[in-house]
Amino acid sequence: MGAITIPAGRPATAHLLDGRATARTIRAELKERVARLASRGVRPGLGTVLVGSDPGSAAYVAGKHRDCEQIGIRSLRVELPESATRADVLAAVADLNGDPQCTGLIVQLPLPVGIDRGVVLESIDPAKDADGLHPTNLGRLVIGSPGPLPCTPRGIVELLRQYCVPLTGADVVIVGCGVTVGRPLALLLTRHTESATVTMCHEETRDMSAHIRRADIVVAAAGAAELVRADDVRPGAIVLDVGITRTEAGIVGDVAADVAGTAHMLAPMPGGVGPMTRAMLMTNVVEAAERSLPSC
Ligand SMILES: Nc1nc2c(c(=O)[nH]1)N[C@@H](CN(C=O)c1ccc(C(=O)N[C@@H](CCC(=O)O)C(=O)O)cc1)CN2
Repeated sequence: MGAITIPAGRPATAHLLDGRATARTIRAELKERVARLASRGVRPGLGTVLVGSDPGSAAYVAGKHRDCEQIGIRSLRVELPESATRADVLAAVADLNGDPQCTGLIVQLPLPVGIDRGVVLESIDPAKDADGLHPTNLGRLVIGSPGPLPCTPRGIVELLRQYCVPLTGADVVIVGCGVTVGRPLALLLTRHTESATVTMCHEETRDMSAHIRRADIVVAAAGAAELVRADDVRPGAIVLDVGITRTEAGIVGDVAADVAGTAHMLAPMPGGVGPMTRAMLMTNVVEAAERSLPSC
């Protein structure tokens, strides 16, 4: 794909990629699928493990359980104190792995300093991995086998599809190489079904602005407040803000406000990718329950 054509009369403010509305539609569909599962005697259940008292993480986990309640998914919540050891976390995961009422589970990230994220993610039963972050499922993504997909990357791709954004051959620049967003997103976008051309930028990238400026699509997921500015973005580009920085004044994304005057489409923070992350978690849980049926 060449540069995205800028329609005549492009508004001074970018079109909204509305994650809240899209997620609402997805939740309504999932509710019907859960009702169909119930008629076949299956009730999906999401287990969450929250370690410590980070208010952001607590809010995200609470949101996940609100979604479960609305859709009809059973909720199993485990909360451990900041002082929990690696053994405590592994024991909580083992309990959920062995609980037949728990059909999907997640460990909320980040974990407190000193608890090895990799060890904890590997301890999740890959068949119950609702986040798609177990190495087996990330490996499946690499080799193109079916499996749960990481929620934020899947949410980004679904949001772009919803707004008919062409991905084949599109130049996508991902800012940030984290495990939950940047790295798996590059894998998703380079599948044959998406076929985008992906550049990943990080702290050591030379002249990041030059990379961003030639992108058709920019995904800002570095967790660095207002890192991407209007001058960095090609007029007509599509920009998705994924980063969240908490300040005394409130939450700030990775994309500065002035980008709305340059981009053709913008997934804002809040209201863009975040709600899609939650919707994709629910989708992963429902899909896993559907896969457990003999013929579905
Ligand atoms: N085990 C996981 N941990 C984390 C993940 C993940 O996918 N799995 N992603 C993030 C946190 N996260 C979900 O867990 C998440 C982040 C943000 C949102 C969201 O809806 N954000 C709002 C605004 C933010 C706010 O009000 O605080 C929005 O963008 O509209 C949902 C889920 C890291 N950890």
